[in-house]
Amino acid sequence: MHATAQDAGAASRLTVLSGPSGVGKGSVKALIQERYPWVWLSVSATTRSPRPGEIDGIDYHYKSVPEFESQIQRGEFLEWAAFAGNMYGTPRGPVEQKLASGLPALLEIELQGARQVRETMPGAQLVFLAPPSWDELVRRLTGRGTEDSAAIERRLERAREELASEAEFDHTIVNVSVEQAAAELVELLGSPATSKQVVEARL
Ligand SMILES: Nc1ncnc2c1ncn2[C@@H]1O[C@H](COP(=O)(O)OP(=O)(O)OP(=O)(O)O)[C@@H](O)[C@H]1O
Ligand SMILES: Nc1nc2c(ncn2[C@@H]2O[C@H](COP(=O)(O)O)[C@@H](O)[C@H]2O)c(=O)[nH]1
Repeated sequence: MHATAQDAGAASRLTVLSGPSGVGKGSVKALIQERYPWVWLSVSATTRSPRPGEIDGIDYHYKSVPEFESQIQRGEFLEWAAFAGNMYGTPRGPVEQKLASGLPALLEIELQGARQVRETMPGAQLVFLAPPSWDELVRRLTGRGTEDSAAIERRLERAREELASEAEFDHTIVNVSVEQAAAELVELLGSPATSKQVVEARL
């Protein structure tokens, strides 16, 4: 007998992954996408320009500032925030649909957004991804090579605030290796067995 979406109710909790810029949130998310396909990952909107290799609709929905502001006015974001000179927001509709369907949903967002989710969806679990050390965080952010030195400075300034907020989160995962951090996060997302059955039941 196939499991139904209702059977997976316990696995349908919203999970928020947050942590300082450069800690490895995107890397952990990418590995989860590859290895744990039953986990649904929200695609955010942003006014930031695409980095080389990033694809509209997959990495982000890339928006102009007026487009993003109209979406705010229409109440289309579950949460949104300004971060290091750009705006980022989680489209509300897809998250609500996914939670209703009983599959685990994951948002990768910064601190202001995580705080908004805590207010509006108290049942969500908040997970903080921490670096092994400050020096390693700086190495990862600079080593990525995607920002100029002014942007790196802005992100490191925000990183101090983000690191100081760790106690607000329900769980901390230290990103020593991407594999270990992804496996720990998937454990927190809910029962993969049940969720996989739900996916299979729909095929
Ligand atoms: N466990 C790890 N060990 C070594 N390097 C890592 C690890 N995790 C991620 N990295 C590297 O650190 C850099 C930053 O990672 P990533 O882009 O995933 O961070 P992020 O938290 O998503 O950053 P941002 O919030 O700025 O988007 C990348 O070059 C990535 O390859
Ligand atoms: N509040 C939100 N923050 C978001 C969202 N999508 C991504 N982010 C966070 O922004 C920073 C910078 O991202 P980058 O891709 O420019 O490096 C990072 O902390 C992301 O987690 C969102 O929808 N809302």
